[in-house]
Amino acid sequence: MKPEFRSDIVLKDVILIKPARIGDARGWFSETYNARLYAKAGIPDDFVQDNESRSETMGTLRGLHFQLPPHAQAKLVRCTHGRILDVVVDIRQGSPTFGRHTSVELTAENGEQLYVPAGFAHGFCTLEPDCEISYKVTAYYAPEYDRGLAFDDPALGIEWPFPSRDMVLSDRDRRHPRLSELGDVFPLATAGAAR
Ligand SMILES: Cc1cn([C@H]2C[C@H](O)[C@@H](COP(=O)(O)OP(=O)(O)O[C@H]3O[C@H](C)C(=O)[C@H](O)[C@H]3O)O2)c(=O)[nH]c1=O
Repeated sequence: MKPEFRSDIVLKDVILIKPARIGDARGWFSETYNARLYAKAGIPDDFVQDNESRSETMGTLRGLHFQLPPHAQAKLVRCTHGRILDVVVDIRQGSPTFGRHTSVELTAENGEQLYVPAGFAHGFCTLEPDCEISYKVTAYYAPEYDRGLAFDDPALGIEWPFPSRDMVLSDRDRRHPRLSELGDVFPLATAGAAR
């Protein structure tokens, strides 16, 4: 059984993946990443680092984050416990969808994954307590290149599931610049080139 890949979810280059689950009397087995199949589906990236995070309170928001070139990261995100609303914003100058976002519910139950190309800000809000995500990235963590975008920037029009005042965020995530203040961080030509 092969994974299903969908790239018709509003933003070009963002891909939703549904890995196959092979069930039997014990439960199920799933290949959660396969370099050959993902490359054929438009995800040729070499992932160099795997991350996991756990958020204990429903309504925790992490993001919207990105690393600047030359340490920009593409990400392959999945929820391994609970349910999250995963959000990506196109911040590539010159992109026809610059400033637009797409939101996808990723759950441990559905096993779906979101491929976030370099040049997108990424974040999520947890939809229940004790959520965990696991994600692959194509560039090593570079804190001096780690940046953020204001999750509640009205220009983005992201409909988060909880009021901002009720959400749990790091102090840093409450202080990111708005899209209009970001500057030319991702000229379209460089977005895919970084590592
Ligand atoms: C991202 C990262 C962080 N850290 C350290 C830095 C801090 O001491 C601690 C927590 O970092 P931070 O608050 O940036 O973690 P998140 O808010 O979950 O950040 C992530 O949230 C959104 C959803 C993303 O898409 C990014 O991958 C990433 O920025 O882990 C590391 O040691 N390595 C890393 O790769």
